[in-house]
Amino acid sequence: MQNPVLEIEALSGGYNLKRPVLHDVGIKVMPGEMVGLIGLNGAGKSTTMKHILGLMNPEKGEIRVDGTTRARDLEQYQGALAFVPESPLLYEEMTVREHLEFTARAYGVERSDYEVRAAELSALFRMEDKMDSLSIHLSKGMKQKVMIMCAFVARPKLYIIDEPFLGLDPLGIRSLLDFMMKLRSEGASILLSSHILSTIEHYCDRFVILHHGRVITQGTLKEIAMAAGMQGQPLEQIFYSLVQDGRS
Ligand SMILES: Nc1ncnc2c1ncn2[C@@H]1O[C@H](COP(=O)(O)OP(=O)(O)OP(=O)(O)O)[C@@H](O)[C@H]1O
Repeated sequence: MQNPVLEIEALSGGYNLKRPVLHDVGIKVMPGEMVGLIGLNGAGKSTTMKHILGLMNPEKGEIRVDGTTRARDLEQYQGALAFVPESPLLYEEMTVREHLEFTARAYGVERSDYEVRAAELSALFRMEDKMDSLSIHLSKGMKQKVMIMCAFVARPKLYIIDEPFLGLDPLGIRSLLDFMMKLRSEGASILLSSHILSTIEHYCDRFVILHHGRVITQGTLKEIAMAAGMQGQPLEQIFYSLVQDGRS
């Protein structure tokens, strides 16, 4: 039996001790698995991700990445994950190539691996002619592509990807989905949040539905549909019904 790459156990936490945002959240992501984290605006998806990244400390519960916690082995924990944020965060005066090189160095990627990956990613995301442009001169979608390329140049065990499709053109979305499938087939794990349920329905192995900071259901599409008594229905329909129920 393989160990989970990400294991969140009974996590409660938030921005204010008196008003936790997350309540007893439990999520596991296995090697080679892509899990969709879905929920309405304010459900707690980004807050969950911030806890995984160590930007926020749990009030209760534990988060293990690659079998360890941040407190036990910070280097192993951080080195095992890469993050793609909802909004691009780039250094305005650095080029695309410099961002990729900087990330590769931070993760200790060999130069030869870096060269191959950078060439593959710049071609895939049609960014070859922008590699030496300063990020301040890029369009919104191109900035998002740089964030995605930086995460993928590192090749960690776990990718945490927060609503990555916003701003990407249809070709960019297709490239991203194809690349995530490739990484998954090579054994990487992905926790992906998105509102584009009709798209992720076909790509994720399992789904976790967060509502008011609680996991109200999780499983494969089939399992979720069965639990909701909605066999054969699309994810969007099931999600709509669950969150309309007022379950929280
Ligand atoms: N910096 C912050 N300070 C205080 N409260 C916050 C902060 N960021 C988010 N919240 C609150 O935490 C709750 C969960 O927000 P979160 O950003 O995790 O939602 P989300 O599921 O990612 O939503 P969206 O789909 O809109 O991205 C919301 O009630 C929100 O108001």
